[in-house]
This record gives sequence, structure tokens and C-alpha cells, in this order.
Amino acid sequence: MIILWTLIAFISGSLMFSYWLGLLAKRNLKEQGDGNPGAMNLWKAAGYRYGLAGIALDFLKGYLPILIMIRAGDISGYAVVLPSAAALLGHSFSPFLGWRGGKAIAVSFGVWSALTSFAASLAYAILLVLLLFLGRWIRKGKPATPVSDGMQVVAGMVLLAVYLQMAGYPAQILMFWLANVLVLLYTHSRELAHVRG
Ligand SMILES: O=P(O)(O)OC[C@H](O)CO
Repeated sequence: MIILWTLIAFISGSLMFSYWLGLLAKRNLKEQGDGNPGAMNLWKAAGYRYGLAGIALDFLKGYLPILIMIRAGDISGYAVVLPSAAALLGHSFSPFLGWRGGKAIAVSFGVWSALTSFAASLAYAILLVLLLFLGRWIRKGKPATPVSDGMQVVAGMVLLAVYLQMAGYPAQILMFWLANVLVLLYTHSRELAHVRG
């Protein structure tokens, strides 16, 4: 069952809804903005209606398979880690985009929402807002950059461990957290590479 659910979650994650919505709006996201096939780039390229649809669909493709898997009772304990990580990997290494993909932010929210009944997603969202204000304060009002955005996303996920520990989540959740940190580090490696230079 674990292999089946891992496959289902990977295929679900690999559905590039924001990219396809972009094509529907006659915009190739790979040639627009930062080139990311995600909802924010879609929003900027095609407007808020498309952007909101992209956010919802990219969220649901992580949320639904993991929720159904848990509800079905087929998978529990450490076995949840593999399908959960597979949903993220599907988005970032999509066979529909030549094994390339997006940053895996929206799909991460979806998976965390299914695993923790939205609690960790809310905590991550709060952390991102706090880091947004902290970043503005540090930059003294200067606009955000892809580098500062990337740092915010990764730092927020790293700090989520504090919440997960305090809330007493089991080891398998912390294991998925580690997988999520690694995926976000990889998908933001271009931005983070500029932090030192
Ligand atoms: O992580 P993605 O690929 O879903 O897209 C990133 C979002 O658009 C937020 O920047």
C-alpha cells in the first residue's frame, strides 16, 4: 500500500495546475517573471483570478491524496513520510515538465494541512508573515528580492520545527518536516546561492 500511495501522491503533486492555467491564459510561465510554474507567477502573469485558482489547485493536489490516504486508514506511523514527501517531489520534479518543476510552497501547505488538520499550515503562515515584517525592518523599507523571498520561505520552514516540537508532534511528522526543509532548500538553491555572494 505504501508504494501505491507514494505513487498516487507523486502523480497528484506532479499535476502542474498553475502552469496549465497559464497556458489557458496564453501565458507560458516558464518565460514569464521568475519562470516558476507556480501560482504567484501565474497571478502576476495572468491576474488574480487565475492566481487564486492556481493557489487552490496546487494546494489541493497535496492536501487531497494525503487526506484520503489517512482517512482510508491504509497508512499510518512512519509510512506517511514517503507519500507526503512524494507529493512535494512530484511538483518539483514533474514528468509533465520534463522532470523539472516549481518551488513546492503551495503543495507543502496542502500536505501539512492534511497531516495536521491545518495546524502546522497556520503556524507556517504566521511564521512567514512574521519573517516578512522582520525582513522589511532589516531592509529598512527596501523592496523584497527573490533572495529575501527564498530566505523567508526556507527560514519559516526551519522555524516550524519549534512549533512542531512544542505541539508534541510524533517523530514521523518531524521526519517529513526534514524532507520538506530539504526540498525547499533545493527548490530555492538559486536564490540562496546569492546569500553569500
Ligand atoms: O511553490 P510553487 O511552485 O507552488 O510556487 C510558488 C508560489 O507561487 C509562491 O511564490
